[in-house]
Amino acid sequence: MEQTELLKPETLDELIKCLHDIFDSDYINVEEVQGVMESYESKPQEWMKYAKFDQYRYTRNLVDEGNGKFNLMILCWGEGHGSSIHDHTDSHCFMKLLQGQLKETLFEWPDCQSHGDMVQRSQRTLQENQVAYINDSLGLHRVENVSHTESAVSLHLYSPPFQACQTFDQRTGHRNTVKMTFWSKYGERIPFGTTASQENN
Ligand SMILES: N[C@@H](CS(=O)O)C(=O)O
Ligand SMILES: [Fe+2]
Repeated sequence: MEQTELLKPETLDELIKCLHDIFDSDYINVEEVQGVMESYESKPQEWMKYAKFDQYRYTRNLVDEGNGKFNLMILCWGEGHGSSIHDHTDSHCFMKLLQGQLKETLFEWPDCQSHGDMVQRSQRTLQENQVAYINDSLGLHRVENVSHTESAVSLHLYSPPFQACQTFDQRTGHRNTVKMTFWSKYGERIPFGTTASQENN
């Protein structure tokens, strides 16, 4: 048994160290990653410096580049903020709630013949410390902070890292490729004008 399976990371730094160990190997055990991420109990003082909000939309804040194997980032969701329906560019996607709640809605991939509304498969509300997993073979999703009074913060791990994804129009299934950008890196705001696009998903 791998040593990492037995460890409960007590801090965000310990969690990052565990993740580096796990992703050193070329074979990724989804349950192991999910378990380690879930066993870390969110402590706001440890991730506060990454949690930078925007008034208008959710932000993506890079925490760690995982030796090129993964990107770990903190997403900040103001009241009512949500993502569009999107894919994950053939990567693993783990999403842990650090604060608040997020609603995740799963959709089926639209096929070439389909017209009209996209098919909704399921919906759930993710609670603090819970870890969700998705990849393209499981479908598409939209994530929303539906609260009018509470913000939400989530920790996302993508492996391998990716810089663009496809977004989908719920009414037609039509897709667009969008470039994904960071609002901050390592706790420092990205200066305006240095990113090619301010687009998110
Ligand atoms: N996958 C999205 C966040 S979420 O809605 O899962 C992103 O990386 O921006
Ligand atoms: Fe996503």
